[in-house]
Amino acid sequence: MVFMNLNSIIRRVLSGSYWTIAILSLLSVILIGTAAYTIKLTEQFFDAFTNSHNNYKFIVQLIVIMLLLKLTQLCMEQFRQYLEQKMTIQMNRLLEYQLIDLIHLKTVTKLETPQYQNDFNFLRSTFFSISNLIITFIQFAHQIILFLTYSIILINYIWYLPIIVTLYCLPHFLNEIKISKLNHSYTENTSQLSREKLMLFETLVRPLAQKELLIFQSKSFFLRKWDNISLKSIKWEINHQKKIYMKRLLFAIIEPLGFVVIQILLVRSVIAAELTIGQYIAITTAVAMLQSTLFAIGQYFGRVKQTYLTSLQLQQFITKYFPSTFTLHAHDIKLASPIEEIVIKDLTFQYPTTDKSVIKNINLNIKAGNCIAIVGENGSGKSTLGKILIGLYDVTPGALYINNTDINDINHLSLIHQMTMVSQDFVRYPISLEENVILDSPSKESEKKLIELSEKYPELFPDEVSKETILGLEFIGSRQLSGGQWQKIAIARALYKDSPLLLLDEATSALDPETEQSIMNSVIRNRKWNRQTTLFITHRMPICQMADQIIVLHNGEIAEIGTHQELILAEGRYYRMFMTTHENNEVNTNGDNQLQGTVPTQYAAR
Ligand SMILES: Nc1ncnc2c1ncn2[C@@H]1O[C@H](COP(=O)(O)OP(=O)(O)OP(=O)(O)O)[C@@H](O)[C@H]1O
Repeated sequence: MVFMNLNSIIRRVLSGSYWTIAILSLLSVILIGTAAYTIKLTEQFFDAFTNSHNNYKFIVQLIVIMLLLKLTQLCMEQFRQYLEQKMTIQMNRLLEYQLIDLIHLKTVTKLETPQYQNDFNFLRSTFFSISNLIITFIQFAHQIILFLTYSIILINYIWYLPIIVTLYCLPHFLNEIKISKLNHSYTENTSQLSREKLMLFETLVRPLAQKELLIFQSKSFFLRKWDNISLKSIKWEINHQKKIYMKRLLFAIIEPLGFVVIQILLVRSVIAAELTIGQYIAITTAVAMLQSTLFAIGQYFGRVKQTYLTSLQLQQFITKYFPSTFTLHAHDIKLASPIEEIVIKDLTFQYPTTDKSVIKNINLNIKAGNCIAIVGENGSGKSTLGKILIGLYDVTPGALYINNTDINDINHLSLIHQMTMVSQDFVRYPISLEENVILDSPSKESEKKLIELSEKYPELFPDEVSKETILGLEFIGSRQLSGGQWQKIAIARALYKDSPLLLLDEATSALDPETEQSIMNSVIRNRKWNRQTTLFITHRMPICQMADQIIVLHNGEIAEIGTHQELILAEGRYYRMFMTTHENNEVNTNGDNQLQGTVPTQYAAR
């Protein structure tokens, strides 16, 4: 059980950086001391310079000290920047880790929505401000102590000077906080736009997309689209920058006015001989420093505010998408024994983004060891039903029972442990063949299991590729597999998990009919032998004959259910689907290659 909030993230990110923080704090204290001493030296230097009895030895001494002080300050400043950089790099790695850890799934219902992608993109772009926060805090503390130091120096000369400086810097300070809010909402509002722009950019430059761009000569089309989005995005950004610029400009005008008031006061005191030239220059320097310190405090405060907004957003994000990371489910029942029975009662399901149910009033009973085929036309709900059955989508309580327990009450990990799937969009990992199958670091045990698997299903593993070979096109030395070979690897991955329930969602669509028949045969036979349940979704009608039961879906509802024999005799949907393939086979055998059917009028060439 993970409990995530900003505090725990900061604590984890900070672990290991305590020494760096201590050194940074020490450097800050030394830098503040040298800054204060520089003011004092400035006064002495100019007073010695304007003194009628010029003491050149003293002046040279002061120049040397000031030079050494400046050099020390520069070195320490550089060292401080290096430490901050180092800390940021280390913290960003830990933040990346935390961000990945944050995605703590139970089901994927809410994740397969554009809103999630927008929200996640926004979170990701602001998440890394957390590493800045820690640096910001150190700098913030540094600036506050500097502010106090310069104020004390100025009070010693003229007590009310820090008050005047603070007063004319205050609007700028408050403005910076407003700007931080503006930055935050800008990132939120442009989340979708930035994703769209990135997606189009990727389409244009991704090596694997180039063949389609070439064949369809679609580069100029996508370029135009990217150009439009990019112009739109630039407009937003320029507008945003303009707003910030206007806000800063407005308050920047106040600053020179305030500075002039101080200069008038100081010059009057010099004329009245209340201040020496050295003191005048020292005060002017201290005022300028105090002013820049106040501006820096404003900016750092703005950043702290931005991180505070990030923390709120983080909390909302977790509550919205991963509520289980916060609360222990009330009925967290472990699914200890293998799946014996799945019962579906009046199941209806709707995606968060659709306005109609895509699965309607389904009732089913699946017993362990059975092999079920799900067929139906495109969009009839086959994949949705399959994913519901393996627990990937949220269902209402009372609709789906596994071993007599409502799926909502079952401990998520114990459930997933018993499920596997090969989906139409399985992932092609650019890692070794062996890792692609075992999805773990190889060990003696995994090697033994892999050998057993390859003996049981030799047709799944390409002969010419060693298990150490990196697959794909991404890296030098890697080896690309054919579509069918990749599909075999995905099937091997699912079989390696060897779980009680396996869903094959058009998992053999890229295999040649002979290999498909042979693989499906051995998978079903072996799993039946082990009393494991297999569901498969297919458009290839001949392999349906291997199933114990066939479910025909139409518009999200069960149109027919039965064995191959029963459904053929019923001469309904299944019969028609089966005969279409059958007849086509006959046509093909006869060498008759005529295009069948008519072109829909709306698409017909005029
Ligand atoms: N993640 C999703 N969000 C919203 N709607 C979806 C999502 N996935 C599928 N749908 C919609 O649900 C309906 C059923 O889709 P599903 O993928 O289950 O059909 P299918 O029978 O498997 O189709 P096919 O044979 O083409 O793979 C479709 O109308 C589809 O538009």
